Amino acid sequence: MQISPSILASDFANLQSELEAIATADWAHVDVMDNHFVPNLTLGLPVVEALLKVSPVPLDCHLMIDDPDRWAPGYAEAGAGSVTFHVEAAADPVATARAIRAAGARAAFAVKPGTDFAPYEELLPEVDMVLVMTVEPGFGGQSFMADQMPKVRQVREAVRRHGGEIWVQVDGGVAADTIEQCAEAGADVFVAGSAVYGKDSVPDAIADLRALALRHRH
Ligand SMILES: O=C(CO)[C@@H](O)[C@H](O)COP(=O)(O)O
Ligand SMILES: [Co+2]
Repeated sequence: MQISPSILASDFANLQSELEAIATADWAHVDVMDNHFVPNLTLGLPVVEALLKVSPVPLDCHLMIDDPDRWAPGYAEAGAGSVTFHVEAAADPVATARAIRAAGARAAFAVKPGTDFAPYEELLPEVDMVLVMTVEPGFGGQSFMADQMPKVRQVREAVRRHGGEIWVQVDGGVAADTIEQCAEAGADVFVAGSAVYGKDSVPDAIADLRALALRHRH
């Protein structure tokens, strides 16, 4: 059960101290948006390279960008611990996942709320994690979509059948009142932006979320 706070909800003018604040988390989730795949623009490789120099935890890069086949391997080469691309944007997801792994990072693919998982089950041998979006990608602070829980269950079952250690991540609206249903459905990596950085004590928020998830260890 791992917690990956999204720095999208942090103070972008103080990213170094915002990363230091989540030293007790497992990952720092970095939302890369290109204003094409999603209608929002955040940061790209140069900023990720700067974050890598100061982050106390490995970076979990979530690429909400067009043409991840071209750009995703660069994040792995830079030193990100995990690189997630969207299947909706990838022309050759197998080659992209292999390039990420060849560069030494964990590879993952993400599915938007309206995207079925079944056509992508065959990608499981190529990845280390599947991200089930629980909001429409593009913005932090949105409402959790409980209707994605059947998909989380479906991914967990497929991962079980497949074998090996493939993590199931949820991202979007994950908070104290929603994390337990995610964990119960089979998620084991939890992205949380506002539910971590929006709290008075960031370390307490991380510990509280972890404790809630651990009630449903599978
Ligand atoms: O990828 C995204 C949004 O597209 C997420 O990583 C959000 O940044 C999560 O923020 P909260 O919903 O937890 O506030
Ligand atoms: Co994200």
